[in-house]
Amino acid sequence: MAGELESLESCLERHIPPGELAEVKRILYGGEARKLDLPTAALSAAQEKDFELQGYGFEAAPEQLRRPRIVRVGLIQNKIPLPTDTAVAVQVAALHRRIEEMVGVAAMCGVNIVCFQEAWTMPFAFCTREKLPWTEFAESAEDGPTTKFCQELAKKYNMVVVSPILERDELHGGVLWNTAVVISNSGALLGKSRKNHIPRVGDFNESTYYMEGNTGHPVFQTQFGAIAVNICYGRHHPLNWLMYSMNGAEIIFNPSATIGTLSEALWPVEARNAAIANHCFTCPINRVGTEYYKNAFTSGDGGKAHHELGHFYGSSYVAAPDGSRTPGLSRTQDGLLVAEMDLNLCRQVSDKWNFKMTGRYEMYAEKLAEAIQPFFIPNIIKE
Ligand SMILES: NC(=O)NCCC(=O)O
Repeated sequence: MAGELESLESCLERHIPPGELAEVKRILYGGEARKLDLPTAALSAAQEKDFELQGYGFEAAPEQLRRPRIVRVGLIQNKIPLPTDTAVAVQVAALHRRIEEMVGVAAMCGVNIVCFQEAWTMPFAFCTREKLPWTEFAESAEDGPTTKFCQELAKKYNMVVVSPILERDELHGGVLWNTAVVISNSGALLGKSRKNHIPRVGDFNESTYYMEGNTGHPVFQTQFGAIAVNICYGRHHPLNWLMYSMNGAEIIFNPSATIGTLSEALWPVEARNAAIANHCFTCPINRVGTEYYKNAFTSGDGGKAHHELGHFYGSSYVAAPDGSRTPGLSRTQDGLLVAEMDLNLCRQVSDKWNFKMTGRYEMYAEKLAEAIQPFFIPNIIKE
């Protein structure tokens, strides 16, 4: 095969006999997702601006006492448009322009809540372990230029914007955090949610730059539903998802930056399992492309110094509480995934499967409190 595989789905479509394809999709994805009828103008604009546009819908049963709670979310994945050694301000401006055009198309598709990828205003440069110029991409979550830019978008399109950035916290000595800023559709700042789990794996050297988040598991009540943001590596921690769900999240976004050799086999499993286990929708988003750094860096594994972290494989998707999911976006191209969901599905699935009711949280809380003690005695029964 020359180059990267474009997408798993297009490969299945090409090679599975038509008679068996629907059954394969039912087994793999929980059924054939309903394709959304997106406006022709949006499809043409996406084509003209060179990004993939896909739309799918999830159904819920009609209820007698509650009206459907239909919301459209937009997931945006993208490459960095400029080389990593371009001036910082020029790179940020180019990313703002790219996102602005993609959000414009999201608005044409009726998107109510949009989420961008992790650290979307910069290359994912933490692999290098160099501080400059990468730390210069950090901004105030409250009134930095990117938050102001997103507030304008939110107001213009009446859209909630989830903007994951590298945050500089001037209130506390200018320290850095990996933070998602949540902006209401009114343009007001709703708040921020910091990345709880920081990777120490492969070339993901993020712990050199920022600490584990201290904002807990906030849920943001928006006009369109209760949302939360579990940033990237938090995806591997089932309890992290659980705590957002405990606080009432109906949709949990998972803005990420991850590479094929490390995590691609985990990608379709983890967020989808979290949607099932927590009776909510989950939305993992991954960037695309390969980012090149002028100065080579090593991985501490005896291997040669290299200039690239790896191939970011995109494949953003939405998973529903009933275990169904949309196909993924491309592994290589910029894209916008629009998913329409009826949030009533969360309670309907909860009433059916009862994972919250049967959860035995009191038992786990008690035993976890014991297990974290330094002189914990594991409950092992021996002959
Ligand atoms: N950005 C980030 O946390 N990446 C770590 C790798 C992964 O979680 O797949």
